[in-house]
Amino acid sequence: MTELAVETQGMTRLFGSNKAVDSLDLAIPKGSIYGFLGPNGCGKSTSIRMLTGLLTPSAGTIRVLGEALAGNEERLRRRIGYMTQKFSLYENLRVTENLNFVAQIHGVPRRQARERVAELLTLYDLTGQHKQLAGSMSGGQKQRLALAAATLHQPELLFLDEPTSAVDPENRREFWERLFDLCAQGTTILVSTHYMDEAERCHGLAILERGIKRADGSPKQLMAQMGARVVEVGGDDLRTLKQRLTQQPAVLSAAQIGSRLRVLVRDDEGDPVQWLQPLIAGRTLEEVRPSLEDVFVTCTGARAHPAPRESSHVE
Ligand SMILES: Nc1ncnc2c1ncn2[C@@H]1O[C@H](COP(=O)(O)OP(=O)(O)OP(=O)(O)O)[C@@H](O)[C@H]1O
Repeated sequence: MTELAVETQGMTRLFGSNKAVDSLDLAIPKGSIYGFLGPNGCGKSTSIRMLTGLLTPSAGTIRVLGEALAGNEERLRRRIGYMTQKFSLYENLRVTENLNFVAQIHGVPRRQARERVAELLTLYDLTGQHKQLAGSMSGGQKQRLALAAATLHQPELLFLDEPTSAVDPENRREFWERLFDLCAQGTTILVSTHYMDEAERCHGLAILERGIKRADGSPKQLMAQMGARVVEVGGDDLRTLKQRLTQQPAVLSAAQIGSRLRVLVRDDEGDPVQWLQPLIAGRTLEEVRPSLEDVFVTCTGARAHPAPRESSHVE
């Protein structure tokens, strides 16, 4: 049986009457990179805060690294790393001072700390900056420092809350390579993001919307099971065509990408090319492979979850 690093049943958090996280069931295998994908406010940070033991759930159970989290928060936190959404280190301390401080918090003996800090400076390419004040570093350097700090005590489970929102694509790529290095050494990683390309790199992911899990699986599984097929239409006046197509109940979405219109057609219509042909007035069309963004569109939003009939129309 697969060993789980995180297991929740019915994990829920209310803020007043707002259900920030609504009955979330998770089963995250050890040694994997698992993503929370969703827009701002969908409950990613709140979920991570509950899983790290910093916020008490309103309902549900949480198991982390094989133990119940409730009552064991302090002990489990030593085995967990957490990189928060905002840079949480001291901007007015130098790089090495920040890492030494984190080592002290974790109670790492002085000599061992010196060795570990030197190792991290090399690993995260910060040797040249070791005397620099953290506040004066670039976005990419700050992010590497934050990752070094979050992994200083060699946690078995690492939580990263939107770690790359402040860095450019090249630094993001580089950062993900480092995550896969950590994963190869056995670290389980839970990362929240609103970038599709990041989510696509995860072994598994949950798509969240308003605190609810809309889908869960590997990117490949989610694309195979999304219940729609994707066709790209090329030609003139795609804006008018889009308006016409989105009135069709079988069309889940139509969005322009450059000079093509990407159309998601419910798969119970059979061959989507044949189905669309009479509607596109001589334009060209071609079925293409789905992307994670298509999955996101099909499982979130009003079209994926129509309101009950009696309340969906004002007659
Ligand atoms: N401490 C709090 N008090 C009241 N409401 C909160 C609190 N923390 C979060 N919320 C609400 O809970 C919901 C989920 O917020 P959360 O920060 O978890 O979302 P998120 O997906 O991480 O988004 P973001 O990326 O913007 O942080 C939002 O409606 C938010 O306003």
